[in-house]
Amino acid sequence: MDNVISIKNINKVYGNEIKTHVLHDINLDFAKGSFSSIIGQSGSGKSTLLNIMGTLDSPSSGDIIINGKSTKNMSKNTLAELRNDTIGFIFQFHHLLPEFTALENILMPYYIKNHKKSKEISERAEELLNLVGLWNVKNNKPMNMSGGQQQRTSIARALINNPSIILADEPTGNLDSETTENIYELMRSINENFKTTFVVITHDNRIAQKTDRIIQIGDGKVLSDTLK
Ligand SMILES: Nc1ncnc2c1ncn2[C@@H]1O[C@H](COP(=O)(O)OP(=O)(O)OP(=O)(O)O)[C@@H](O)[C@H]1O
Repeated sequence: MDNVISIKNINKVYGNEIKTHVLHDINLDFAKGSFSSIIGQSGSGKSTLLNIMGTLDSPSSGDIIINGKSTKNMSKNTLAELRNDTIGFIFQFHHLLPEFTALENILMPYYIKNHKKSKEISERAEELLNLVGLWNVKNNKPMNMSGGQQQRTSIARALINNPSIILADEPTGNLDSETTENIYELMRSINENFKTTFVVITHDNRIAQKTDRIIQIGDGKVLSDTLK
């Protein structure tokens, strides 16, 4: 099966004088269209791993292969381009830009790449707004949206460049249980309809249990890797 991301022997050490060895020899492959969760205690290294997988942070040793390409010796610009074309990110606190509307926030990753609007992208943004159920709040700024609506905006934003991978760090971390369920269902339908590969960090065991694969991290190591 094709892997969209392979993590090869990753180690991460923070600090110069006082060294903290946060990730130890991690090897993981993520198949196209899979939906995996990463669980583990606070401080176990989950976010560090996700950031390295998404090339937002660099490993101390090892390699990340994205769609068959080694990222080890890529220049910053090439890496940024690959990331923008291939990976969508969803975070717990959205990182939406407060002075822009839902529609403008969704279009932001596209503008970063293309510097201008086009008819196609406006149509795609409108399709995405419908997909995530935000049509009626498309002109609202984040402060005038509910937590669930803000998270739907960040999911649509993650999809605008049609990524093959979505990496999500606690996407339902600050939402009530009903909204958590809705957001999970939305991510799952995107996964099923577009074959987008999802890797989601969660503290919510009910969400983890619904995913295809549960990877448990402890002290920077893979403790278990369960495929259902
Ligand atoms: N920039 C950094 N410099 C030094 N140490 C760091 C840095 N970032 C993270 N760490 C340390 O690395 C370890 C793993 O952190 P990480 O955020 O990856 O854990 P986590 O499992 O995502 O935790 P949480 O569930 O609380 O978000 C922690 O001990 C943390 O203190």
